[in-house]
Amino acid sequence: MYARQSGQMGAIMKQKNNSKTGMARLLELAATKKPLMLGSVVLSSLASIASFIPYIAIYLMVREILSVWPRVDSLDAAASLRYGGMAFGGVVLNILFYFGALSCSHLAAFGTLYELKVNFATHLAKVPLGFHILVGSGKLRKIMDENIEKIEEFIAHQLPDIVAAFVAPVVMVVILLAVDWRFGLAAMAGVILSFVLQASMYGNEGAKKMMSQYQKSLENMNNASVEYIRGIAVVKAFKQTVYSFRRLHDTIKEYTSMVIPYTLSWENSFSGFTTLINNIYLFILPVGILIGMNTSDYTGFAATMIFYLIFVPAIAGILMKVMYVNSNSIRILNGVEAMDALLAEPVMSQPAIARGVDSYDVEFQNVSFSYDKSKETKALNGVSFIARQGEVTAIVGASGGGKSTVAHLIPRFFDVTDGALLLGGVDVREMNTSYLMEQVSFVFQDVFLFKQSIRDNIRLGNPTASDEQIVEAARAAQCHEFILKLPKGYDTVIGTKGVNLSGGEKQRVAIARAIVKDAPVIVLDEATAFADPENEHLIQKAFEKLMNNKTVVIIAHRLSTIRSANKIVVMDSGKVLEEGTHEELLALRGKYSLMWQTYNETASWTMKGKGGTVNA
Ligand SMILES: Nc1ncnc2c1ncn2[C@@H]1O[C@H](COP(=O)(O)OP(=O)(O)OP(=O)(O)O)[C@@H](O)[C@H]1O
Repeated sequence: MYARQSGQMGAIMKQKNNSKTGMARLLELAATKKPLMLGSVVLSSLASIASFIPYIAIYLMVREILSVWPRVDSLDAAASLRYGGMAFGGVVLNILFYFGALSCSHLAAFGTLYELKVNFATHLAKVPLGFHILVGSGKLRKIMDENIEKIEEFIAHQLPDIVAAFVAPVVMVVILLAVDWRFGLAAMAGVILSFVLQASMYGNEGAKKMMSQYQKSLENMNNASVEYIRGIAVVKAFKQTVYSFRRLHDTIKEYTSMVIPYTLSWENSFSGFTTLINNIYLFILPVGILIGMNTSDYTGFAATMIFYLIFVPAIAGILMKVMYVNSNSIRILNGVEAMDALLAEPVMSQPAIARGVDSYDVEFQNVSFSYDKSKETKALNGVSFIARQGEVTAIVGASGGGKSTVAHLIPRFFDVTDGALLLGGVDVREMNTSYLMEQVSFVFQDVFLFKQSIRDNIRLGNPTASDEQIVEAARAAQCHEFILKLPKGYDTVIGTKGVNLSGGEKQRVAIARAIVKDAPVIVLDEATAFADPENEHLIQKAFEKLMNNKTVVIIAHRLSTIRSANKIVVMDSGKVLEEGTHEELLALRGKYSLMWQTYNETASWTMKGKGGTVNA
């Protein structure tokens, strides 16, 4: 079972690398569930054929009536019943076959959807973690939910309709020509003309390009309105209504300037197409007049004429279906392209022979890194320093200096562009990702807590941790007290259905999670930024326990918290400017000493008010 599934997944993965586009790609995705799809195709074809049976039955019935006209009472009751039964049977068969076709296609669609989602999630787990930071969960969710859902829609609904869209015209042509080839040819002229119009609507590259531009401008407008509504509080607070409305306004304008020519571009061909397919009987009327004037068999002529007058309007429904299949496929293909682009995202390389370590110094060796490889700008430029095991190494520096980037490189969220990052003397690229993750605990600026109980959120750090260990870690992270005050203590669920925690509380839960993990390397990015001075002191104490014989890298803004660090690395514009202990750096009288001076001035800053002074 697993082998089959992974084989199919492999097939999907291989397919994405082919530059196949369009319908071929969609059919490839559907082909992963071949037997079901085949069942759907056969049943849909049968449904399509069955849909014509009532027309034949009506034709035969009309002929029967006309043959005895005007003595209707001598009508053959058994034949009438037979034709009625035939029409009814056709309808029932059509429903049954179509139901069967949809059932097969839905089963195939759900199976494919499942595999695609698993495949997508597996792939996302293999891309560098930094990719998630850069792309954002919102976009990934959109692709995972909306675009993959579109594929489900295609396989479940469109595919049976596509089959019907191909089979129905063929059967239609056969019937049109079989009953009376002269009427048939006249009706065909109308059908062919409408096909030519449709091909000119959807076939040309200009229309396809315009359609995808239209989709893009619609997406831009939707994104801008979501952003506008989300940021409305900030916008109002800063009285930026006009300014921020401009972006939304611009996207609406762009959409309007797109949608009008887009709509107009369809105007002639679409109205021509619908007028044509709804009036195909106009093609058969002149032929009918000509045949009628020259025939002696009026009964046969009347029956045939009536049949075509009933049958030909049904062509409109069939051709409309073909058209919607075309337009929906273009919409769905945009979703497939977005999904394929993500599946083409390179995965993180894994070593052929994975190495482990038994010491935990973190060493940056002439590391350079760019977020955007196509641009010259480097977030880190030739960074070298060692964070020793058993020591606290603090990274400080100006905003945008590269501190967070250093923090993200240690657990290999991104790979270095140049140079090397070593853990215990081994390049992190020579370790399995899961092994590296076991060696590093991190608490970053954006703390993410799952909508689960606090206990489960802490246990995420170490699934085997006992309840006692969790409480111990929470005590050390100074969150035990506030957790006990929550409605269900450690079992309180976080999020919309439970309680909402403050930024500082969330961060302390994340620290408890890091404590319970007990990894040899700890990376803390602004870990105490949300804490008040009293808690900051307590958290510092908790860290002292946590840091015992570990390699600790702290990214800090508040110099007071890292004064006692064993080493302070000062960064600016992606480079290391200075490094040393607090005292050594002060003696250097360089950047750090200036920062320290500014920090002290700020700390002793007083605000003179009317009623006296307030110490900051
Ligand atoms: N996701 C990103 N995409 C592109 N460039 C980025 C990204 N994140 C950071 N940068 C750039 O990399 C450089 C270093 O940023 P980084 O966040 O590492 O600095 P920092 O010292 O942590 O700043 P701060 O103290 O303000 O958080 C900056 O020039 C920044 O603009």
